[in-house]
Amino acid sequence: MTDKEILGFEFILLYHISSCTEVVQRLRQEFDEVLGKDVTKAITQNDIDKLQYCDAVIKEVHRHFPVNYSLGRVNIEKDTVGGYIWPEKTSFSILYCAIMKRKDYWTDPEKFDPDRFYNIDDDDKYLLEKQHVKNAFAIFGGGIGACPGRKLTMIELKCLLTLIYRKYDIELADPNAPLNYSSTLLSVCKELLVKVKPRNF
Ligand code: HEM
Repeated sequence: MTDKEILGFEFILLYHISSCTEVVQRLRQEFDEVLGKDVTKAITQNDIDKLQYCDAVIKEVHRHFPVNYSLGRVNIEKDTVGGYIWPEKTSFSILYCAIMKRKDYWTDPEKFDPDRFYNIDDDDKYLLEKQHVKNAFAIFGGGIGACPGRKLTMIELKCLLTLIYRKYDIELADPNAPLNYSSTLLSVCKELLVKVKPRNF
């Protein structure tokens, strides 16, 4: 793919997953447990609901690399925010890419670790995540303007990862190359070079 084309969040997801062998192994283990080894078996909604590690991987990639990094809001009446009084109709930009890296909300926030979204109530490691701070994880926005496509997005991304990783081995062409992306209103991957091989069972 060339940098003239826009590559979506799916490629950002592939980049992060392919950078971490343990994540690929655990994803495949979950796919094999939930779906079995028959790669032609159709995926059902029940299967999708059981893919909890896959869910955690998608969320952790979003946390590190939100597609749109801020949310806009306008207040309808005078309000106090951050210790300042703001008149009505002030435009606010909520920089939630920063909220998703706050040290008081996230344990070791710079670390890429899907386990912070996976079975945390059974784990002593992610104490901050256990607080479930409201709006600390707002990749799909919140309130009445929240993204109506959020459930569809999670279903699509889980199906995509299932279809790819059950059948193929994806290897980054250069494991040391940083993600080639651009970020304006939306963050997009500009180019991702990978080697694709049939999965070695
Ligand atoms: C990775 C995928 C996606 C992300 C990260 C995302 C994120 C967002 C965010 C942050 C908002 C603003 C929410 C707010 O202001 O509180 C939004 C709004 C919206 N999204 Fe998504 N979205 C995604 C996929 C989709 C899909 C697949 C659809 C449709 C099928 C969709 C439809 C919409 C619509 C219609 C709105 C405007 C809602 C309104 O203003 O009332 N989105 N999305």
